[in-house]
Amino acid sequence: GSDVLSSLLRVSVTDSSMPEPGAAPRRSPQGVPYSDLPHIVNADGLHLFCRYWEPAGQPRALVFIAHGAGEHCGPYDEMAQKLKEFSLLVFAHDHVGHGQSEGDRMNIKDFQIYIRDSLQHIDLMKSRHPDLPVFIVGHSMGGAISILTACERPGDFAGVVLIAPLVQMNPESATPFKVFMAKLLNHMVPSLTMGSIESKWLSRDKRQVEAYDADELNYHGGMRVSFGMQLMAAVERMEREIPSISWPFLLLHGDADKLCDIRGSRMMHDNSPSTDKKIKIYEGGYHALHHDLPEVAESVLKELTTWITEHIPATTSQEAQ
Ligand SMILES: O=C1CC[C@@H](CCC(=O)N2CCC(COc3ccc(F)cc3Cl)CC2)N1
Repeated sequence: GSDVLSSLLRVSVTDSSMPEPGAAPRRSPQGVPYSDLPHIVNADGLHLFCRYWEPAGQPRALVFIAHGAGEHCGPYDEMAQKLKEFSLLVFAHDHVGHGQSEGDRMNIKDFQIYIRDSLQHIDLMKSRHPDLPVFIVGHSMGGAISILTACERPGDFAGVVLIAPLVQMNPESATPFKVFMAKLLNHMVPSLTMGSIESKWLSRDKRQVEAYDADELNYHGGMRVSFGMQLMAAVERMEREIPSISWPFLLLHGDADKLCDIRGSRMMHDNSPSTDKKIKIYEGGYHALHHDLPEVAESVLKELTTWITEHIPATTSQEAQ
């Protein structure tokens, strides 16, 4: 009858790529329509805010930056500008639940979502620049994302730079009793919040600590038990993966880091079979080394730009010349 025909017509008329006429545009947590922001849509339909730093000339390599828990990719602008000067094409996004991306604030159903989304963005950029080598730079939880992303594609990355990566739990905060309690609480009240990240341990440069505290794109609330459980699961996964890590990596860690224990970086450096690995310890360095005292931040930028540019394979055309 006519109702079947009209319903068919309705189906054929609505085009999935155009938003339904009545539908409101998807907006960032700050209220900005995603149509006005660079973004990708992840496999769960969540919009992730993206940043791109494109060099003027032909890029020599792609660099993906993975930020840490409770922050976003904005604070990596200075690092990305430096990499851009070396003709590197830098890209990043705010992980689910962070900054200008959608998702429950600093929470995740499964740590794998961060890795899946990173691979989606990396694959998108590789499709645009198929011949370029790819590097990842990760800080803290972003270091764990970087490690597990590289483990999923062991041959795909020319190198991974890890700035104070989360590799192992901090022994003070992860005593067997606390881990037991966290697991117990996770079953009963997973949304219960534990302590929040103490910003004073981020950097010895108080201007950087003040900037972190003042940045409304950072999450300053308490850490949910469920989020802590996902971090623990990621730590356990890395422990299993480290004996098979063979890709090139550079580790930078401060030995006064109270948020991610330096023992994790030492363990990764000592136990991975990779033949191309380097660790540089910053005496007295706090957690966010790239935002620590000016001379440390400067050294970190120099170390990582030098290591990355030295790890760009010579292209066959160069060898032919
Ligand atoms: O510049 C900047 C701004 C933000 C900061 C990055 C912070 C970051 O990513 N961290 C530090 C805290 C760390 C806590 O870890 C846990 C907590 C509970 C738990 F149950 C299991 C774990 Cl493993 C996770 C990694 N750097």
